[in-house]
Amino acid sequence: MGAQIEVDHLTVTYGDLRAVDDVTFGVGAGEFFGLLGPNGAGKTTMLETIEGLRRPDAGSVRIDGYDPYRRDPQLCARIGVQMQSSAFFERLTAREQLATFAALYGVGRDRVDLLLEQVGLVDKADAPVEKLSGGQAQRLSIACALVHDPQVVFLDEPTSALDPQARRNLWDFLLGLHAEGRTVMLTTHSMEEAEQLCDRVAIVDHGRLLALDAPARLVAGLDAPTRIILRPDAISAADAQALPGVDAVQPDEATLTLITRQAPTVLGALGQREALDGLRVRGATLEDVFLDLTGREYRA
Ligand SMILES: Nc1ncnc2c1ncn2[C@@H]1O[C@H](COP(=O)(O)OP(=O)(O)OP(=O)(O)O)[C@@H](O)[C@H]1O
Repeated sequence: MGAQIEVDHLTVTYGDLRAVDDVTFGVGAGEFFGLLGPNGAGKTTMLETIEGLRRPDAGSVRIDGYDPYRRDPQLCARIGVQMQSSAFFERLTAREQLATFAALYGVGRDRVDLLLEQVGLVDKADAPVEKLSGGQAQRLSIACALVHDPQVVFLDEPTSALDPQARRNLWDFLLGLHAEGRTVMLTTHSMEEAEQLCDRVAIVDHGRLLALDAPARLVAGLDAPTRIILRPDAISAADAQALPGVDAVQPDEATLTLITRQAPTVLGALGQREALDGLRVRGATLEDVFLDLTGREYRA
């Protein structure tokens, strides 16, 4: 069976700018898929075109075989799109906002209360949307996207305005959507979010796809060295450099970092010197993959 979402040589331009530049990939039914990239990479443009809000300048998008730009009612019933919270109906309460969406989709009001509970907004149900915090508004917009129980859910930076606790709660909620068998596609700046949530991640910059794979495979493919971080006084830099397996030593005021591709050997040697106290070991992360691909500092 083919992919549920098929993006084929997609190009979207704003004048001379190719915001999406000849991008091809597929997303399987039930997959949790992330578009990861810095500001201006083209994630939102890509997502909006896949959702059917923008027309491709070249190439095509299909969801379940439908062209989303044509807004076929059959397809609209199957996809949920998180809108920007600035697009709420004015002066409605959170509950009224959700109930309005439910009415538009012909969905019963019982689902409104269920969703308010699921996104943790029961306490704010009677607050006007203008009085919601950024994070609360973000959660309400996600609830609106889910009101008709769509099989495919699109989210644009769903956790960008959330504090760490609300963010974790929302991650659990999104993982729950995935566990129910839904396809979820989101954009994010956050490496951590991509690693925690996504089955596969597309790393995007300058409108192009730089890499696409499971986060763990992207990291493994990097073949990056391990960093062993010691207290500055654990061992002298010269002794550290002489240990078997150490490729480089980076001293600074707070730490002494040993860079190695033979971590067990180095750890053994440090153990013999009783220099393990307070040690931390850091392998490669998605951030290292990103920096390796883009060759520049990440602009979160
Ligand atoms: N309506 C528009 N008209 C002209 N240029 C645009 C428009 N929208 C976006 N752009 C430009 O297209 C490029 C891609 O923008 P886009 O919003 O898709 O990136 P993004 O990865 O979602 O960024 P962010 O993480 O900041 O939201 C940027 O250079 C941006 O300035």
